[in-house]
Amino acid sequence: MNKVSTDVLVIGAGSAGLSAYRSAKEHTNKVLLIEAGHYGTTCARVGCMPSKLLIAAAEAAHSVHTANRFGINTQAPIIDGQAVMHRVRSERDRFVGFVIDAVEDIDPQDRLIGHAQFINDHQVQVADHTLIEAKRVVIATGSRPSYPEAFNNFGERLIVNDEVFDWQDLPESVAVFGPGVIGLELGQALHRLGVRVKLFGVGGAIGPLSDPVLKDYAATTFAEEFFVDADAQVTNMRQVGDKAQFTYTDGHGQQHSEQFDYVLAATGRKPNVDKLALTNTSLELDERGVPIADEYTMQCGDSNIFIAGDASNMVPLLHEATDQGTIAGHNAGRYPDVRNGLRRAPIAAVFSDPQIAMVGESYQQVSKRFGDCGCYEIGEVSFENQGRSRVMLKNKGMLRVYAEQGSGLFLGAEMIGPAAEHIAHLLAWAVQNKMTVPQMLEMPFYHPVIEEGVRTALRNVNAKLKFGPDIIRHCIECGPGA
Ligand SMILES: Cc1cc2nc3c(=O)[nH]c(=O)nc-3n(C[C@H](O)[C@H](O)[C@H](O)COP(=O)(O)OP(=O)(O)OC[C@H]3O[C@@H](n4cnc5c(N)ncnc54)[C@H](O)[C@@H]3O)c2cc1C
Ligand SMILES: NC(=O)c1ccc[n+]([C@@H]2O[C@H](COP(=O)([O-])OP(=O)(O)OC[C@H]3O[C@@H](n4cnc5c(N)ncnc54)[C@H](O)[C@@H]3O)[C@@H](O)[C@H]2O)c1
Repeated sequence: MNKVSTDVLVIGAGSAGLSAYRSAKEHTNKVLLIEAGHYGTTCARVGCMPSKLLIAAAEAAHSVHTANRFGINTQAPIIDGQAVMHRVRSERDRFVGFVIDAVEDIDPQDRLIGHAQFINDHQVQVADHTLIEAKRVVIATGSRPSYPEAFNNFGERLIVNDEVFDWQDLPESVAVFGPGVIGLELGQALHRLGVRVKLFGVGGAIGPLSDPVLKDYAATTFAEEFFVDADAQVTNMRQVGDKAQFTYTDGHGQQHSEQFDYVLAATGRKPNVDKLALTNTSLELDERGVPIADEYTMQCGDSNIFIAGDASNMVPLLHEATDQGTIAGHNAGRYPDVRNGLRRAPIAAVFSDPQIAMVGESYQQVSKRFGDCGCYEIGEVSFENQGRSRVMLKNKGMLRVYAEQGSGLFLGAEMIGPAAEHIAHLLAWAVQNKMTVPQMLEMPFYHPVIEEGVRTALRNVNAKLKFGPDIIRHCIECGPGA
């Protein structure tokens, strides 16, 4: 067993771990980065990037399909599954290549391959070859898909997102379980690429939405395009030959037994903290076994151990992973001088069509915080008749904005609709700048743009806050169809 000592040990060379490594290096030269699996990060290898590549191909096919709505007649697109998957894999590999180049720029003396486990707060063993004495540790071990035990009945026909991006060709059929973020994005993309897709959920949840009005709108909208049952009863799960088979009950109470090439489990992810032997440390763990940490410092209790990224089970998104990694790395580097890091306004986007966005406080958080006191108001806009959205035949969706009575403070928003990824940024910047609704209405709005819909929702909530008149129907100064 080799023995090594370091000031800062970073476990996991994903997005959070790489940020932590770079940040810690600003304070000490003795930083060691351990990776158990492949370099390249979840985001580039099997997450953000390959999923968006698949979605881009699906959008191209969909626009050919729907071109006739503009009077442009096309043949149904011929989807070459092998070519689609070839582009997904080769562009994915290009992105992974950039990350690997960055890792290779790291001094080889600072890198080690192997699975890390704690011996105690200051000692970590890597595989069976190295014992590390570390003054401070950053846990940045990411997360992995999690699904109910019963799914194993599908045998080799059960897959998770990782497998999809290594396909050589598109399959004929896929049953997707979990209409959360991954299930919606991949399920809809595969449907648009000609795969027979059925999407099943439990409890009626759709994506990350918590606003009941938008949840209903989203469930109806996606179900208009392809089979989505957000609250399905599924039984008899098994593998039959080279197919997955199960029985489900439809909306009319009828039972169907159906076979699919694959079952894609997109039923959530769990933090990779269970194989770190954390019980050998002094850390306090929550009910999922995740160390309890401060979201501003990423410090676990008052220990020498910090946590970042999906492993922290806080907000499993890429920008959060890099922010948390930066905070944890700086604090591990300068420990015991632990400081609060920059936490940005919450923002999340789902790349479905229509897109979904969440900004600031969600409906669930606002309604829980304020209860029935009448201290907040909801403004809304439908994009169904919104000018620019209609011009582009993207007029499907709704935005709901939440604001505080009295102060007029803009609290947050949920949305399903066109350009949600961009509108989310506009609104998140307003949340972070602690803007009030009247201040947001002083900002410029061009014409004709989808953002004019944001102004309508803001005027609606402004009126409910008793700060001004609501938008009038066919308002002329707003421009036609604003
Ligand atoms: C299909 C999909 C699509 C996504 N799309 C988006 C998106 O569009 N936008 C967005 O913001 N987010 C998206 N995400 C989420 C985003 O990818 C993650 O939040 C982010 O990659 C997490 O980074 P991380 O550093 O915490 O984990 P990772 O990048 O997974 O890094 C963790 C590393 O730790 C290593 N490790 C684990 N255990 C050990 C151990 N004991 N010893 C040593 N090393 C270990 C792992 O091998 C891994 O390399 C998506 C995720 C998925 C799955
Ligand atoms: N665009 C993005 O930013 C993006 C894209 C993909 C993933 N991600 C990140 O990855 C995380 C994980 O994504 P995810 O989609 O796996 O999790 P999720 O928590 O978003 O969704 C899981 C869904 O599965 C459902 N579910 C649970 N058990 C089920 C069962 N037995 N049968 C059917 N449905 C079941 C849940 O009700 C939920 O709707 C997300 O929370 C997100 O942070 C982000």
